[in-house]
Amino acid sequence: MRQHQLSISLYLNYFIHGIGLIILTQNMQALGQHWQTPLATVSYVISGIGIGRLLAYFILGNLSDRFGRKVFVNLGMACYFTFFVGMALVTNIQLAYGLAILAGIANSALDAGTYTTFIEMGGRQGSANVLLKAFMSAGEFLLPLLVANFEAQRIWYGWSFILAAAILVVNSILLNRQQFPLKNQVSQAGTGVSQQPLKNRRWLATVGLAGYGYTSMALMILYTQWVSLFATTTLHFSSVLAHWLLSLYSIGSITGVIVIFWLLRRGVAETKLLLAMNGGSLLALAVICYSPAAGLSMLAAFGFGFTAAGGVMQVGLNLFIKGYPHMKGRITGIYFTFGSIASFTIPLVTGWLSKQNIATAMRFDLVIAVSGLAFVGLAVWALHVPTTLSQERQRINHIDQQIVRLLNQRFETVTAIGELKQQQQLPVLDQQREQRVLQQVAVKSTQTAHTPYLQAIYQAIMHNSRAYQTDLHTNLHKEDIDHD
Ligand SMILES: O=C(O)C(=O)C[C@]1(C(=O)O)C=C[C@@H](O)C=C1
Repeated sequence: MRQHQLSISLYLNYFIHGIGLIILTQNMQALGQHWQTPLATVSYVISGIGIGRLLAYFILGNLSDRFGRKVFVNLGMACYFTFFVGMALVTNIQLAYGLAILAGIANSALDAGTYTTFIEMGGRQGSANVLLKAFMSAGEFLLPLLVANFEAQRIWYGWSFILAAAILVVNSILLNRQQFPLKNQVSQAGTGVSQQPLKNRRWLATVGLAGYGYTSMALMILYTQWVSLFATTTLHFSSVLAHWLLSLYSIGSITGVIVIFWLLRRGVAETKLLLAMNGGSLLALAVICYSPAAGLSMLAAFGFGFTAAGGVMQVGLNLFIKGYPHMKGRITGIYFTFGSIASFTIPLVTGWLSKQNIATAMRFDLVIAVSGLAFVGLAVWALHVPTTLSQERQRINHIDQQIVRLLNQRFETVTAIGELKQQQQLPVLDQQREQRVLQQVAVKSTQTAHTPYLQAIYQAIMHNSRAYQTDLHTNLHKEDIDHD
């Protein structure tokens, strides 16, 4: 129940983040008038958001591993609050640029605190990260309606900013009543044994997933930037049809989020999803880039939104984080830094390509789709651990060897404690201590799904410790009697 409430607050933040992503572009004209500057200057201010992200992602990701997730979710909310209130009021361009950078920092801080928290909630909560995308889309969908409404009724544009800030204040109160899951620690034994075969190919998986951080973002940005123009100039579609290519992409994206969320909940492997979705988006994109038939293009636009913008980027991040459970924040930072580099470079590269013609710019997305598929393929291959029965049993043998050695050590300590208890005439059973041991097991467990089983094992261990201490006691007692 508690986790449920925390999830709702985290989602609500991403609804506001969706608003934050487009609030400047949606109010460009009003801001230009207010600042008495041309639109180009407003656009320059907007670029500050990207700079903020590039500056902050890596640093904040690392820090969140150190100081915990809650701090960074709060930092993200505080930065966004300042951005919204500040932007509604400032008239100075330099200040506005500073506030835009702050919005980029807010984005990075929220991501560093939230994606990691959902993974740390354990179970299938990784799928929750995909839902974040739906909340962003909801914000992006509702804000334009709100802005249009304010405009029609001649209401001050700043109210949309103030409204977002007000929701943040309420959400901050709700969120800070909740407890965050503990930052996961990975035990030495855990990493040493279970990921041995993975280690050698690990860096290849890392290259693949970091590369995918770039291509997954680039794929979407390029499409949304060029598709309408490409459809009218190259395919000679009407402008209404051209806009449908974008709208169907959005509808496909939202449908994709729901379907991917459901598939992950049902336990479908992230690796399979990534391969299927990226294969699908390459196919859909090829149809859009080369088919002259409008009906087919519309279908493909939906399919492209579904496969490329339905939360696969988040699935890639989940997989990446799971490979490095002890540095979730850092990995989130790296992944999104690559995404930010894509947002920054794709408009530049495609702008340059469009000088040749628009089709070249648009079809460059095929190169990105192929690279994305290659990156995903590389990561999936590198993460794949061959699983034959005998190999897996060998791993178990190896793990058991270490467990038995550690259990011997534990029993030696239990013996010492048993002797001390006897000297101090204390009972063998210490229920409070056992509760604490079980709590520790839950804290140390890196996978919530395993926790109740690990606790059951510990109950059995402690049951046997007691039996051992009791036997020890009776034996010593017998020895004493024999001695007399
Ligand atoms: O800590 C103790 O008092 C112990 O004897 C050890 C131990 C254990 O195995 O962890 C065993 C029995 C007690 O009931 C509690 C804990």
